This record gives sequence, C-alpha cells and structure tokens, in this order.
Amino acid sequence: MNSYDVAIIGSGPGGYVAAIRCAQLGMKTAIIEKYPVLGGTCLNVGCIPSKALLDSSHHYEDAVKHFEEHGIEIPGDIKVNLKQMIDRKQSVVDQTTGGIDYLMKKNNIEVYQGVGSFKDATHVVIKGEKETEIEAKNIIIATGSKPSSLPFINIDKERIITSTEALKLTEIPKHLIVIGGGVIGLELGQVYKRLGAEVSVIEYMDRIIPTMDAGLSKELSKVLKKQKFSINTSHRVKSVERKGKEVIVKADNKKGEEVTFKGDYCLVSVGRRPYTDGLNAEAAGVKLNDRGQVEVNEHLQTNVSNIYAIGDVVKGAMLAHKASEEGTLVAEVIAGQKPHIDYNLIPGVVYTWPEVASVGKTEEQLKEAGVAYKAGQFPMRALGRSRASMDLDGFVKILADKNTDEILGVHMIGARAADMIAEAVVAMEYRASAEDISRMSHAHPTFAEATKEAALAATEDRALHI
Ligand SMILES: Cc1cc2nc3c(=O)[nH]c(=O)nc-3n(C[C@H](O)[C@H](O)[C@H](O)COP(=O)(O)OP(=O)(O)OC[C@H]3O[C@@H](n4cnc5c(N)ncnc54)[C@H](O)[C@@H]3O)c2cc1C
Ligand SMILES: NC(=O)c1ccc[n+]([C@@H]2O[C@H](COP(=O)([O-])OP(=O)(O)OC[C@H]3O[C@@H](n4cnc5c(N)ncnc54)[C@H](O)[C@@H]3O)[C@@H](O)[C@H]2O)c1
Repeated sequence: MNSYDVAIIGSGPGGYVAAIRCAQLGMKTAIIEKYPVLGGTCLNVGCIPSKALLDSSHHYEDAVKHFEEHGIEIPGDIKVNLKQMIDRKQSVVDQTTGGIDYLMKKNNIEVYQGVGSFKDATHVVIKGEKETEIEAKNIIIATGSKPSSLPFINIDKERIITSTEALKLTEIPKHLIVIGGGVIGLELGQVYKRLGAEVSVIEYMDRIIPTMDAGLSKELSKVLKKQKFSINTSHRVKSVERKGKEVIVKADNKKGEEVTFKGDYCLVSVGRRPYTDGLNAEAAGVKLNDRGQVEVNEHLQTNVSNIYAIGDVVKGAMLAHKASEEGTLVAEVIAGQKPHIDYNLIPGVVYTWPEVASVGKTEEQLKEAGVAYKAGQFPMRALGRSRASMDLDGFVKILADKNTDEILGVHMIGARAADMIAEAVVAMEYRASAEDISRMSHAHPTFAEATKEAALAATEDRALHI
C-alpha cells in the first residue's frame, strides 16, 4: 500500500493549491479527484468558464451597441455563433485544467482518479476504475460544493437548470427566468441578456447581491434595469413547473400577490451546499455541522487531529481564492509553521459589467456594530479614463474610522473594479489610513484614480475632480 505524508481529497482551488504547498514544503503528497479532469468546480464549471462566456458576450455587446460610436463599421449583420462561443469556453477550460496536470507532475504529486472514501482516520479507499487503498499521516478534505435548490423544484437539467448547464446551452433562451439575484444569477443572467435573451431575476430579499454593501446593490440594480433586466426583489418563489418547452414560475410579491413568470429556461441560483457525499466521513469520526459543513477550528483542523478541511466544504465565503488561502494555511500548519488568514480581507467580486468588488466591512455592518465611521465616494463618470472608454457607471466608496482614519471597508462598482480592489486589500493589510491612499500617486488616466479621489473625499471631503 502506498503511504503519504499528506493525502488531499478533491482537486479544486483548495485541494490543488494545498497539494502544491505540501510538496513545496517537502511532504510526500497525493491528491484524489473523482472526475477525470482536475481543477474542481472553479476551473471546470465555475470561475473560469463563466468568465470566458462573460468576455465573449461582452465583445458581442460592444460590437452591436458601441462599435459604431467608436467609428468602427461592420458590414452586414453581427451574429452570435453560440456553438463557437461554448467551444472557445471549453478550450479555455481545457488549457487551464491541463495546467494543473502539469503542476502536479512538476511537484511530484501523485494523482489518483476515483471517489475518495475514508476507511479510517489514516486510510482512504479510492473507488475508480479499480479500487485502491492508500495510507496518509495527514488528510485534507477539499471536496467543495454543489448547487443547492428549493425543495419543490425539480432540476431537470434541460429547461430548469443550474449554473453547470447554463455554461453549455445549445440555444440562446428567449426568456431566462433566474431564481436568486446573487453572484451566479447576475453573472450568467448578464451573459444571456447580452446575447439577446429577456432576463427576469427573482430575488427573495429586498435587494440583489444582498450580502454586499447596499450602495453597490442599488447602483448595480440601476445599471441592470438600464440594460433592460427585469429585477423582482422581495419575491418568494412558490412553484416552478415545466410544460414542454415552457417553464412557469409562480412567486408571491411583497404585498402577498401572486406573480407568474413564463419563460423557456429557468436558472436556479439560490446558493451552493457543501459536498461530502461518498466521503464516508463518519468512518474517520469526522464531525459535520447541521449545515452539512465539515466542522473545523481556527487551524482548519477537524475534531480528528490529523484531518483538516478547507474551501467550500467548511464555513465562510464560497470563493476560489478563500479556498486556496486555506489550502496554503493547512499545508503550513502541517509543516509546523504558524500561518494566519485575515478573513475580513478576502475580497468579493461580481464579474458583471460594471464589475462589483468589495473588501472589509459594509456600511450596514459598521452601523450595526456602532462604529463611528466616515465615507468618501467618487463617481466613475468624473474620470477622464471612464469617458475615453464610455464606462461611466459606478463609484468607489471608502469607509474609514472617524477617529483614526484607518480604512475599514472599500466598495466599488465600475469598469475593472475586480482588479482595482487589490489596491484596497494591500492598503487594509498594512492598516493604511484613507489619507495614506490619498497621498499616493495614481497613474493618469486610470480607473484607479477613483480610489485616490474617494480617499481624498473620506479624509477631508476634498476630492479634486468633482
Ligand atoms: C458558476 C460559478 C462561478 C464561480 N465564479 C467564481 C469566481 O469568479 N471567483 C471565485 O472566487 N469563486 C467563484 N466560484 C466559486 C468557486 O468555484 C468555489 O468557491 C471553489 O471552486 C471552491 O473550491 P474548493 O476547492 O473548495 O472546491 P471545488 O472547486 O468544488 O472542488 C472540489 C473537488 O472535489 C472533488 N470531490 C468531491 N468529493 C470527492 C471525493 N469523495 N473523492 C474525490 N474527489 C471528490 C470534486 O469532484 C471537485 O473536483 C464560482 C462558482 C460557480 C458555480
Ligand atoms: N464572482 C464570484 O466570486 C462568484 C461567482 C459565482 C459564484 N460564486 C460563489 O458561488 C456561490 C453560489 O452562488 P449563488 O449565486 O448561487 O449564491 P449567492 O448566495 O451569491 O446568491 C443566492 C441568492 O439567492 C437568493 N435566494 C435564496 N433563496 C431564494 C429563494 N427561495 N427565492 C429567491 N431567491 C433566493 C439569496 O437571497 C441570494 O441573493 C456563492 O457563495 C458565491 O460566492 C462566486
């Protein structure tokens, strides 16, 4: 039987990063993945394919709506070739997952294909083409998550679908009904909206992206409505029914009135659930909590001391970069180091256009905690860079401690906010004040100038260009 210092179950951004870090630290490492392709949700049916489709559909929308204004004329009709778009997405995925194969080989990590199932706290049985058993001193559970649904919905994967099917449709929906106005619903809703679908979003809470700063929800809602999205907040979905090619969704609005939505596809994007099916965690004595997550302490150690868990299968934000940070942390803990993750500084991004990005506390959280704070906000439309590219929507908002000026949260919506948020993460990591950012030179013309201007506004209400 093969023995390892560490065996990792699951090869998503949590598992494969943990494997690389373990190998870098000199540990004999194995990784077990149930699918023939490495990379997990993020690389195969998550982050990467969704961004590939967002990019393609963005190009199409630009060509149809904005090229003429830029002085670019395309003779004849501009058409979508959905098959080519989906094929390109798949080739991006294939290149990316191929890169993980290369990294496993480069780091001498043994890859096992099959479902990993605990036999006991130091042995895992791998049920693939043949059954193999391995032994490991330490085991990391990185089994991720799966889409969740509502009890009365039958996901048929044809017309009533999850994100996985939405990434490989063979036709553009005429009317896509999206249940859940969170990250997946809005990103994939925007893909099909740009390609010509009518899109209706049904959200249970009183605003879309309800966990982010309310200012961001409001601005994104405004922009999406301008893009002709139908946004229906405070709606409680009560039935989803398929009749041939039609999907009928019934919901109660805020007043308790029944509202009926009729479309040809319905995307269910109401969150994801931790995935431990087939893992046989009980054989190792590993405890799950009542939400189905693997229970861990601050070192991401389970109740069994040599078994750790990371990523979507444990508490916290279900984000690829959070999973990867946890993978690194656990590898270093096993190696006897004392790493640390500041969860407050894990940024969150929604890749709609305009992009939405956040780090730290929201205004709602600061108010609830009774923290005295000041806010500085700067609109993207006041930037030369925004006018040059015609990306006028959005703003950057900086929240800083009223007394010390330390930055407590940064919330932005606008072109390239996903990349711009990195400056805020660095600043907060070093406990910068708003004045620190306001005194740093930001290249002109860039979208990042909005961050400096928001910092000036937060420091002394002295933004320059407004
Ligand atoms: C449509 C979509 C878009 C997303 N976009 C983003 C984004 O832009 N940015 C971002 O940060 N996050 C994004 N996410 C979330 C991101 O994909 C997850 O947070 C991330 O993949 C979690 O990583 P993980 O390693 O914990 O688990 P996963 O990536 O889910 O990987 C778990 C792996 O474990 C395997 N596995 C499970 N059980 C077993 C077993 N018993 N034996 C062997 N293998 C097993 C699974 O097959 C899977 O490959 C997106 C998600 C979706 C669905
Ligand atoms: N850009 C990114 O980082 C990215 C992209 C996609 C997915 N993800 C991750 O994947 C996970 C799942 O994404 P998601 O969009 O499914 O979840 P989410 O939690 O972002 O959004 C789910 C939405 O559905 C709403 N909802 C819940 N029950 C409902 C109901 N009965 N009726 C109507 N609305 C309801 C919620 O209020 C919420 O707004 C998220 O945790 C997210 O972090 C991240």
